[in-house]
Amino acid sequence: MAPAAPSASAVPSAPADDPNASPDAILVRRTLAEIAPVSDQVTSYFYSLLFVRHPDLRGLFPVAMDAQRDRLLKALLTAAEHMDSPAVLTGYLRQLGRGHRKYGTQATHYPAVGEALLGALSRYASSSWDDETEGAWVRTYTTISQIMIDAAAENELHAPAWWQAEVVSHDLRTSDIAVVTVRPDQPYPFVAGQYTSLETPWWPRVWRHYSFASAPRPDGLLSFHVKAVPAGWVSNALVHHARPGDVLRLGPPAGSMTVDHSTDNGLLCLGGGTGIAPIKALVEDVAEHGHRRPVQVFYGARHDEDLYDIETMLQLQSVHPWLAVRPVVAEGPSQGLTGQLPEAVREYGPWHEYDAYLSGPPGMIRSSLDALKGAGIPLERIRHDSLEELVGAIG
Ligand SMILES: NC(=O)C1=CN([C@@H]2O[C@H](COP(=O)(O)OP(=O)(O)OC[C@H]3O[C@@H](n4cnc5c(N)ncnc54)[C@H](O)[C@@H]3O)[C@@H](O)[C@H]2O)C=CC1
Repeated sequence: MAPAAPSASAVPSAPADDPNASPDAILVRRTLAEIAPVSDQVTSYFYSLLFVRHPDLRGLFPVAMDAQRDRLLKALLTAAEHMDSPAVLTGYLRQLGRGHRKYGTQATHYPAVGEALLGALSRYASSSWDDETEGAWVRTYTTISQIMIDAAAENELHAPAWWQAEVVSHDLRTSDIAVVTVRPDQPYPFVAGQYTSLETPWWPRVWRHYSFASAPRPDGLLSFHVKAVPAGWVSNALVHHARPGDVLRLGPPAGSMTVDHSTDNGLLCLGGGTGIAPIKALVEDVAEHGHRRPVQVFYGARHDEDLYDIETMLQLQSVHPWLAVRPVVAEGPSQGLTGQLPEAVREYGPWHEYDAYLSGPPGMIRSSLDALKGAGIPLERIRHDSLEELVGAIG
């Protein structure tokens, strides 16, 4: 199985006393250790410097930045921490560079960001900051920004910075979950199991991640399952305001929770809540590939009535003999199993000839990872979107 494209949270923290660390990495990590206890102040100061010195860049960020204000800085710091592992980081940075095209980011903006980064670090890591450390950060940031700039330039040759997509149907399945289907203005290539970033006209420059709820379709339409979460600007707009005719913007596809077609292993899929969306896409993907493998889906919800897509999943089961779908309900009377997803999965199996695909709330992913490792599925055969991406999806 190909390694998952790393995200900031998928990359483990670099060990502080790594004997193989390069001289630059040692200095960079020393700065990071010093700013860790004051990361909020560093973040505020970084953006203040950026916007005061370059007011023209303010327009690239959302008006209210609370929800996502430290994503850029966090991504840069994570990348810097791991610059000694370029093989792991290049994929992450290339995706970051491509993804920044939708914000209107230009190659010429990177020096301004670098300047603000060094300004914030030198102020808050003042006891360890010296010329050598500054040199290490300049080299590190130059490498990071060049990978992002190159990836964006390459991507520009064959893909738009974003897609306009018109809502063609809006199906309110429960009081707070809608299935929204859109028609992009140009072909949108993606692979089942991936996700996109989505912006609504009501909250300009506020982007949220949603998985494609179907494998690529001949008519080119894309569907998303959206749950309105408390104080979630984008999700509430999509569930309660969006109507056919509204036009959204989509960023490029991302994510590596895709079916590995080079193996015959079965697929064990755990979908919790709206996390069932990419699982449905994976099932359709297996159906479209001639060689059928056993696919076992455990579909979790808090209550029976929250299983908003169970009809679709059972319909797929009725036409595909290789597919088993089991609803698992945490509380109350149930048409299926009762309890949490990891417990339900433990009661079935054996699973050592299966690859696992996990999609749902971060707590579910964490507990399922433990259960599946315990059931004999090695970590490299368990795929899930990074927990950071999931957190970025909320709202
Ligand atoms: N909409 C989409 O395209 C996608 C959404 N997601 C994520 O899926 C989540 C869906 O949220 P909701 O529908 O509100 O789900 P939910 O909170 O109603 O929970 C769904 C299932 O997960 C279980 N669960 C929750 N916390 C758990 C824990 N700590 N341990 C074990 N099981 C746990 C619940 O019992 C239930 O079976 C969100 O976090 C979203 O970001 C993930 C991928 C795609």
